[in-house]
Amino acid sequence: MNTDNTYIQLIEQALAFMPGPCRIHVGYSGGLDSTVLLHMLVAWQQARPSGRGKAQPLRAIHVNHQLLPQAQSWQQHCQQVCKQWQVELDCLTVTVDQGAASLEQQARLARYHCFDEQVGAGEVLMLAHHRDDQVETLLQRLARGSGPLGLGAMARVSQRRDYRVVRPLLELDREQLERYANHHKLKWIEDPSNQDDSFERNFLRNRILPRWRQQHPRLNQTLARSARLCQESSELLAQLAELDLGLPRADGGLSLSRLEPLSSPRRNNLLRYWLRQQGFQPPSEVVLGRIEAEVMMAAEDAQPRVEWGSCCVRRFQSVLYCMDLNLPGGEQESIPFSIPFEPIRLPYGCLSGGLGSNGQSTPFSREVLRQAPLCIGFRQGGERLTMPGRPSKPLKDIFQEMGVPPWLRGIWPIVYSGERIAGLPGLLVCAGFEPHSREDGLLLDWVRGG
Ligand SMILES: Nc1ncnc2c1ncn2[C@@H]1O[C@H](COP(=O)(O)OP(=O)(O)OP(=O)(O)O)[C@@H](O)[C@H]1O
Repeated sequence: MNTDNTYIQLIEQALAFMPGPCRIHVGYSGGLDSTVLLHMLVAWQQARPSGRGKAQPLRAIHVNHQLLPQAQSWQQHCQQVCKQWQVELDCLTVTVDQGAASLEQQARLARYHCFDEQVGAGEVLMLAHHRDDQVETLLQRLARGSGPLGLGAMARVSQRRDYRVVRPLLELDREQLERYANHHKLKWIEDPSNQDDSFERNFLRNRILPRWRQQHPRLNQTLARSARLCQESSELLAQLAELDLGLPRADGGLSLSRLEPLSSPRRNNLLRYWLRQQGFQPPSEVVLGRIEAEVMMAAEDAQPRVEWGSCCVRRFQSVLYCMDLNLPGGEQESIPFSIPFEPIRLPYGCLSGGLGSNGQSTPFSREVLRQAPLCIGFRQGGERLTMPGRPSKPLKDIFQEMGVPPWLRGIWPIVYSGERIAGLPGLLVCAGFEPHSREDGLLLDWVRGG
């Protein structure tokens, strides 16, 4: 398969961040953009017989949303193309909630859910977004009043969960992709919903942008530059927030002492950053104002809370906490079961083994933990713990002494090794479970936004 060297370089550049070979998955809808991307990747692999690409084969993923009668024939088209190009293909069928407000958004969620399940840790997912997509995203976000983070639109390389999303075509216009496809006589499917101007993106693409480009031929380049500048600004804002946040607290809280000395914009920046770090949707300006007026300024003994969507910010003493009310423990404030140890998502983070999210946690002994089945339980009442070199104490008193907010006490995971309590992740390790050496240490810790 022959292709221009410029396109091979485009793929090389997009993967320059990778230290070595890694499996590459491609989101392949069968449309023009992803057909071009897949074709370029196959050509790139062939041009680099001993390079990164060859070491790990390509794998295309086609998500069948079952939304249109043509869905099955699109899937067959993808199967034929991949057979011809000798690319491994997996077709995954999803059921999109058709009663939902935005079908487009539901289809996207279902698609990303598939990708999350299919792409392994440290691997790469390639998507075929191009410069026209970037411009449309920027304009849609502008219309929603987004700040620099949203206006940064899509990055060429971004992190999603434990894998990277790479968009090698982001610097190319749709017109260039069409020329490429025609030159190589590629076949692709046309989605009739792209003509439906009731979708905002199609309205911009079909009605607004073509006319605007007549007046402003470099519109794509200039708007894409604005997106890149916004990406830079939001990167700087994140760095500033990281400095302002300091060492993260084990319980995910944000001390008022970190917020109070800051100017109002800097305080808002820190609040947004802190919430994003924990996987929460950014609050609107109005909600931020309410957090400041109702939660931060409340009296010491008040129990203020501000909610938006399923998120809730509360305060205990002089620390702010954020929770997801939809997750177990988010509303009922206790979890009445014990579960085998595995990563679990709780309202204020995801408990995970071996990954330290902050430097304050105390490690457990791997060797001792291996001696009995590990399990996570939640407070039922009456538990006692023995910390190294101290007499045993009721768990209730320990929570109080350590300043754990009352609503977190019923949902703070307790690590059980058989019948014995080994410790409280992020807070303490019990006597007999301390590691003998650095290598023996295992962090059971909170991963924010996991
Ligand atoms: N049905 C599909 N199966 C596999 N990959 C897909 C599918 N639809 C889209 N993709 C991948 O996602 C990329 C973006 O597609 P599209 O522009 O339709 O997405 P979108 O709905 O705007 O959502 P987002 O931009 O958030 O991905 C495509 O270029 C392709 O790589």
